[in-house]
Amino acid sequence: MIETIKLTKRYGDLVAANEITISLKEGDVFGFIGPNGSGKTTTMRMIATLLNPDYGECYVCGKSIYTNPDEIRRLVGYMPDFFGVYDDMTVIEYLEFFASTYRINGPGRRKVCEEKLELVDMSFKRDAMVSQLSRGQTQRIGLARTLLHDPQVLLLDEPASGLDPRARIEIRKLLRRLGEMKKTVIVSSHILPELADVCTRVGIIEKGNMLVDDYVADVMKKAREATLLEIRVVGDPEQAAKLLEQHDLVKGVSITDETIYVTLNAGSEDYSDLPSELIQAGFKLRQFREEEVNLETAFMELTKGMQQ
Ligand SMILES: Nc1ncnc2c1ncn2[C@@H]1O[C@H](COP(=O)(O)OP(=O)(O)OP(=O)(O)O)[C@@H](O)[C@H]1O
Repeated sequence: MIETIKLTKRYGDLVAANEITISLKEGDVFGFIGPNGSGKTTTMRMIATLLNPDYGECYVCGKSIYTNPDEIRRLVGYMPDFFGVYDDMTVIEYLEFFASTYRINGPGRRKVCEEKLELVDMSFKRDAMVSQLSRGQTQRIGLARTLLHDPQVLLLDEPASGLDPRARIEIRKLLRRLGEMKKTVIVSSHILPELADVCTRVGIIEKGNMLVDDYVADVMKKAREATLLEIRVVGDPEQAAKLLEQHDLVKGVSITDETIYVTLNAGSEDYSDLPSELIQAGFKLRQFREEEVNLETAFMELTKGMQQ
């Protein structure tokens, strides 16, 4: 669906995007993560055919940005990080206006607009003035506008920026829904955990360079050197620790505040024998869980020493 090959953009001496290669298929929701000025907008604008690269190629649904820009614009919905506000319009008028720019006309136009309003949960504001919407509601209307021509590919530039936690959750729900609808989505953010649970893939960009591009699960996996288990037993933790220490899967054991921390050898993902062996030895388990690696920890781990 989206295939960029060494996409590069320079501004004088500054390389805003350096040989960016991304390959996304139907239903992929790609979290494009990077700090301010790292090249996210530049890359998305090149994919949307709004900015010419200096080097590289990009295909959207098999069409090249060089030879088929008009077709790509029909296939892509691009939501910029800032869009103009049209103060003297109601929500439905605003959407109808943009629908007409996509040549969606006739009686079907109102229906399309109503459908998109419903998709972003904004039907209740259809007759409100655009100027009277909250920031979160404005973002949602912006997304409805981006979806009007039913694009297969969505490029969403920081849709959650400036939103309160509740509105961020709403945006996340919407992203998940778009993935379920088999759209291909690139969504940018400078906050990594914000996108962790909705993305299938994550790309980390810094100073124009892609540092990481992988499936979320694999990013997590790579980030952890070894699985860490937290175990609490009824009875003497020292005894349980001794037993665990002897197990083939176990690399190290320590005890803090009655909790036994067990580090497993690399690659020991199936540790289902451990709880049963403890139980067989007469211990009752109060807790047995794998420590969660969150995406923020993963990010710090993966980008350690990689910055330019
Ligand atoms: N038209 C331009 N002329 C010169 N430099 C530019 C231009 N547009 C972008 N840049 C520079 O290119 C770099 C990448 O910018 P870009 O907007 O792609 O970053 P970003 O990751 O989207 O940042 P943000 O999170 O702040 O939106 C920045 O250093 C920026 O200053």
